[in-house]
Amino acid sequence: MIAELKEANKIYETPAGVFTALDKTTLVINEAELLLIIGPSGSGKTTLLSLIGCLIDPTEGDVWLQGQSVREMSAKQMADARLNLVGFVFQQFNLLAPLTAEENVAFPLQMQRLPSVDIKRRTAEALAKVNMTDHRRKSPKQLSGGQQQRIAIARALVTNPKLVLCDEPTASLDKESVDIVMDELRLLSRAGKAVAVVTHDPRLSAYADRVIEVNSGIARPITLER
Ligand SMILES: Nc1ncnc2c1ncn2[C@@H]1O[C@H](COP(=O)(O)OP(=O)(O)OP(=O)(O)O)[C@@H](O)[C@H]1O
Repeated sequence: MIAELKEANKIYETPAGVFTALDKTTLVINEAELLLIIGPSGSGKTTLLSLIGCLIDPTEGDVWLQGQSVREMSAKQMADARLNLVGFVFQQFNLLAPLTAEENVAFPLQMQRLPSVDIKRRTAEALAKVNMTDHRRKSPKQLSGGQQQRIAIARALVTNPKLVLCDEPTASLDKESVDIVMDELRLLSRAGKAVAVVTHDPRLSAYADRVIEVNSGIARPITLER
């Protein structure tokens, strides 16, 4: 187990009143598993993913990451956990436009202040893993959506995170790129990573080891029909 939600919820106080974005949820995230989080718009999927990735704090309950309660972590420890333990992939790729594909992948390692020889080697390995070595000198706008997402995946895995969290990683992609990106994510889980993917698209269940459905802030496991 890499992460665990223990009765964790998220409640927002808005001008319109108190709003439960995610009801109390208990959930284990395992290594070598691709977990799909599905559900309608506004149901609480991103909130669930953000709790797992320490992007937000639970209102009640707790989140454990690598055997440590986030409630006991300082802000610095949380930031370190996000940088070293978790890789994020987003719908809009979030690549930095002025940088090449290669520089985008290297960026998290520069944040970690690794020696440049290690940065070079690990960047090359990550690019090779997603089959993007030939495109490394291009800028994001010279790449297709699917290629940009593969660069975003390389950037997420270059730090060798144990947990890869993806928010609608295929929503901006055509069918062919969806298959390529989901195959990459499945390979990552086969290689031992815990991969959690938020999606609107129930067809992606074909790639999942486990599926959680979130409806009106209530998360529950659903049985896969195979
Ligand atoms: N900071 C916030 N303050 C108030 N309400 C919020 C906040 N963040 C999210 N919400 C609300 O919580 C609910 C769940 O949001 P969330 O982003 O988790 O849904 P989602 O299932 O990921 O939606 P989508 O598929 O459209 O991205 C929504 O109704 C949203 O408006």
